[in-house]
Amino acid sequence: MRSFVSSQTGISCAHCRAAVACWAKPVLMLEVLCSLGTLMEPYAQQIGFEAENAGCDRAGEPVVRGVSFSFSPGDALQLFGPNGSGKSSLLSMFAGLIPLAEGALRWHLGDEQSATPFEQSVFFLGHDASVKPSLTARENLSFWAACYGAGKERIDAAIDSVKAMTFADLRASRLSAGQRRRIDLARAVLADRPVWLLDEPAAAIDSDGVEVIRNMIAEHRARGGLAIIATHDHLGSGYQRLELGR
Ligand SMILES: Nc1ncnc2c1ncn2[C@@H]1O[C@H](COP(=O)(O)OP(=O)(O)OP(=O)(O)O)[C@@H](O)[C@H]1O
Repeated sequence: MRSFVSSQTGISCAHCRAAVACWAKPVLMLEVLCSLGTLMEPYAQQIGFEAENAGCDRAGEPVVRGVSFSFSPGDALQLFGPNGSGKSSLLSMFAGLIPLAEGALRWHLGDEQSATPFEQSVFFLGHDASVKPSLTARENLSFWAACYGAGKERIDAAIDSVKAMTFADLRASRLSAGQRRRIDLARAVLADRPVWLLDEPAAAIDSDGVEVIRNMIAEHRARGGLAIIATHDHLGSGYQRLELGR
């Protein structure tokens, strides 16, 4: 139930971490923009998210306690911990799917006049694939595009971003677990939301797919997005870390 936050440079206090983020973020953003060779549209919202001694329970039992951090646009956190340590529970709590048991969570979703509702600001990728087997990958994304209010012209870009063109017109029932996961990930591009909560995005994904995920997240951060990711894969530098124990 113990947890602590540290940056990859080993700095562990919330104030020091903020100082690291101050110099690390512009460098990261510049690298990403240069590597893409293009300027991306930043998110309209300036996102902030703070946790203060936050904790959650499952079935009345405490699972996670004492989580504290303060995130600003472009920040990303990787959640680590053994099976059952509470990574999915914590993500679900951040997404508002299970209640906060103690402490506080504070979201800043834009200026008072222009703040976007929470449910339209957050993209949550759960453990299980969210593709309907009887539809093709493209039809699945067409469904999600309608849910997110995304134009149909964005579907091809989303498919392309996860390198799924070769199987986009196959029924999902014929896809491998990793191919289905790529279609799940394409939803993040369609949703175009500034907060990503990703539970094991690289599950069943090959090394090429992990590289795709790294790039997607780097691009998201460069646009000012915020990401919290439960994964055992190395996603690159510039991530803060939260270690959960049993
Ligand atoms: N729906 C549920 N009802 C009751 N208890 C649950 C439920 N889901 C998870 N738990 C319990 O909460 C604890 C944390 O589970 P959680 O799934 O958050 O861990 P995790 O770190 O994501 O695990 P994994 O690495 O296996 O995905 C476990 O002890 C588990 O038994």
